[in-house]
Amino acid sequence: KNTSDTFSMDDFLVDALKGNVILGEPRNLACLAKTWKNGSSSKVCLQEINENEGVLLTEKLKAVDYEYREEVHWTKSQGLLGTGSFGEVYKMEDKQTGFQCAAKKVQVEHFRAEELSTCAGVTHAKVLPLYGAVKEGQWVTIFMKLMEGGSLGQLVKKCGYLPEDRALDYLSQTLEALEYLHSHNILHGDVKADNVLLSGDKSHAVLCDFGHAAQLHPDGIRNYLITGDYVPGTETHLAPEIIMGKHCDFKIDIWSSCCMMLHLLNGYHPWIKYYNHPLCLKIAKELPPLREIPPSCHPSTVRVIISGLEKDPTKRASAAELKKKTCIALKQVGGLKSSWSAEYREPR
Ligand SMILES: CN1C=C[C@@](O)(C#Cc2ccnc(-n3nc(C(N)=O)c4cc(F)ccc43)c2)C1=O
Repeated sequence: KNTSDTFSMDDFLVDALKGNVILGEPRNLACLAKTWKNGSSSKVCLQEINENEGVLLTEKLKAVDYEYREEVHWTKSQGLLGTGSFGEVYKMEDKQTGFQCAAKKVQVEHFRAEELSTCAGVTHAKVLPLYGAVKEGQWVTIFMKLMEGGSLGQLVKKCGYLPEDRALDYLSQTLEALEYLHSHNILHGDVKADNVLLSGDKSHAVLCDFGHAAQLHPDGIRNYLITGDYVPGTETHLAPEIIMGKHCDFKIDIWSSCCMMLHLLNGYHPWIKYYNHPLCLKIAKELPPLREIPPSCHPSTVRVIISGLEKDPTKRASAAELKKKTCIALKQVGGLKSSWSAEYREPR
């Protein structure tokens, strides 16, 4: 089990955690989560079906006698909120405390420990807070803060497309999250409107869904994402270097953020209006989709998108640089002025 002859503290701790749900620290959860994927042997023995273990990170979710089971200690009777990468997201309620939050259910065989190890212990105003995770039989349930405003993807669908100032403001908040994650060597891997969640009044945005995240080596040498169990993000938002199987780094999130910007401004994803599937061949071969920038955009908004859609990742702006340009563009267009009462805008 443990290659080195000395037991690391983590191994010892994981042994203590197996079969129990406790109130603990992010580190405890990250260690335990690593045993969930490879622990799932193809045949499911009786013991595994009933197994219940995990770590809750807030006292608002209360395990009882080291257990936290669906319908027994918590219930998802509050309905489906959306579907994330490999999972459905529900509104849930703790039966003992009445506390409500969101819960994403993922089948063990689709679970990646990185979804928890990358965001556990991350505390930032623009990143969705993690409240814990439990494994119950063949399911992993991940608890997180409830965002009453739903996702940016749902908002664009409802509005058609967003006014330029709103789109710039959401891009700026997304880049703030990426600046933080990248400075902690975390690559998000699936930046898109569906993975940006909103506060009730739609003024605050947080980045979510670490199902495609990766902890990159700071030296950047060994970062080839087309290896092992890496699952690429959304095709229309994939950076050319991923498709070409080249060295990948944080810049892939920047490319995706500007694909999201085009989606917010137009009401549809880039590439799909002009190309058929498989899109990835076009993304690798064609020029960046700059012709999809609405002609009505302010020149400084155009400059933001051009800087983020550079095909050469070394020339592409970093999260900090692009955030600065985005804030300048937002000032140039007169700041955040559009109201929400605006009527539906037919996608361009
Ligand atoms: C911290 N953490 C833990 C799990 C995580 O990887 C995720 C996720 C995810 C994916 C897709 N969608 C939602 N999603 N969440 C909510 C919510 N919290 O209210 C939500 C609400 C919707 F209306 C639609 C989708 C939603 C959440 C992650 O980031």
